[in-house]
Amino acid sequence: MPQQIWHQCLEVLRDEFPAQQFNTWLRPLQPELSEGYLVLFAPNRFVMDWVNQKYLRRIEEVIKDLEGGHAPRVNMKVGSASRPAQPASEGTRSATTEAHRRSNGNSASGLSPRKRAPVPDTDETGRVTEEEKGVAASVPASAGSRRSSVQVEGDVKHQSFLNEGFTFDTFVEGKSNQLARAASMQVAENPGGSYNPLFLYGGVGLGKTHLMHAIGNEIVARNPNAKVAYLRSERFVADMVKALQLNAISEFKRYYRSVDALLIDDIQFFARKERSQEEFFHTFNALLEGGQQVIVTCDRFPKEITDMEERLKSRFGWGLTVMVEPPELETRVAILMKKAEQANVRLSSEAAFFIAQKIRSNVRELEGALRLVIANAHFTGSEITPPFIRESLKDLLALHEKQVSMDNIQRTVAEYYKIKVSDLLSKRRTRTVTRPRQMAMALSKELTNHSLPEIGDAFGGRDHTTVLHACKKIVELQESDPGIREDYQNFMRLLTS
Ligand SMILES: Nc1ncnc2c1ncn2[C@@H]1O[C@H](COP(=O)(O)OP(=O)(O)OP(=O)(O)O)[C@@H](O)[C@H]1O
Repeated sequence: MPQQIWHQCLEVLRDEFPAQQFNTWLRPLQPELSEGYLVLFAPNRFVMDWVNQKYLRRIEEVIKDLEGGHAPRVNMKVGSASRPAQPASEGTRSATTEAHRRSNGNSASGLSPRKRAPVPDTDETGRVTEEEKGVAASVPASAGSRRSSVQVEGDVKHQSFLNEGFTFDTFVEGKSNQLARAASMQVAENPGGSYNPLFLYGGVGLGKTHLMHAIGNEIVARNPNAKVAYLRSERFVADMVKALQLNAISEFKRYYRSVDALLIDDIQFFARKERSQEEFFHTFNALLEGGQQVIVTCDRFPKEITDMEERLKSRFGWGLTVMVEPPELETRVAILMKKAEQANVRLSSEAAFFIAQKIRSNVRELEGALRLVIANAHFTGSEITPPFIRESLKDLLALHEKQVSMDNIQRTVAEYYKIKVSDLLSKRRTRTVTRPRQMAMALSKELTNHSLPEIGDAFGGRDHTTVLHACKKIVELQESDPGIREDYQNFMRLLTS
């Protein structure tokens, strides 16, 4: 069975590559056995070429190790496996897959010609859950924005907002977001044609929304007639519930299927909202079939979203899935310099470095800290120096010091050992990752009030016995290894002073 072989192979590869590489390039591949070959379907040509160049040899080796003399040769194609468990020929691929395939990588730059997809039949009276009704009641009729295009159809208002300040120019590139930025740029240059859908995921305040708006703004800059709809997923839910209540679901469908690009932020809020998921699924298919672009952000990898339909999660993997990671120190400094420049404030690199060292959680918090420092400097007419910053951020830093979070511990440990936070959470068992992971777990036990199972959960869903083992190991190592003892003391100082 291709799934079985591929699943085993993935388990091996997961330990060998950093989580971001694994999730971006290997996890979206779909296996199929065809004429003695294990065909791996990549969602687009870019992924196929990359996997061919970088991973195919290793994939073949692993398959050989697993299957011995019976190992099939591996071949790569663009598309998706026709039916997960059965080998199938080209001809059995679904119409949707064919359309998707045609829309991938084939269109010329610019917007694809509008091919309005037929509105699939959905259950117009489908049940709306209590949660969905709750969202409809709580989402205000209009959110703040700089530019809006409000369409009134029947009695339902559809709003799309783009923040004009969120552009590629104002987005600072660093190692942590390089791939996400490059993919976003390509989508903006060739909407509906390069990666569709584009799925951006990562922790809070790391720039996913910024990138999404940057794509929307760029599409509109290149084609002022382009219809770009940006909305948070709650707005989609609220609009849908309202449309159902007003008997205007056909207008709702027509509106969302008429856009050139649909940008949905924080898709994780669709969890448990079954009717919305269904509606979105159909909208999603119609847009992909029409060659229109879909961009989605989420706080986690698609397969890890709970309470979401499998078929929807699997659709997310059709295009390109890219992670945005927490920025490393240099990028945090560059972001601060850029934000200061935008605010017309002179910030020395020494001052930027000082703030970046203190605030490591996410870019939103970094921005907040800078705003506070700038406001204080304006108010008092002072120069922005490290002592002035320390004084301005006194309360914020005190709060940080009191609340050592696991997030903070993971970032600090990853930065110290020059690995990625995602490595700490991954299943990789190489020494370079295992020891830092044990250190981070032991520090979490020492410095937070979280229980062993909670700590295990926060480290990629590990068992509490693994955490206990890590704590014992670090105590032992502090006795026997002066290097580890020094590391531990450094962490205690970094995290608590
Ligand atoms: N690389 C970057 N360069 C410049 N600004 C950035 C960068 N990354 C994030 N920001 C800024 O940080 C703030 C938070 O970013 P954003 O809202 O895009 O985060 P997010 O990942 O969507 O978070 P959430 O999941 O909470 O919605 C924004 O003001 C954004 O401009």
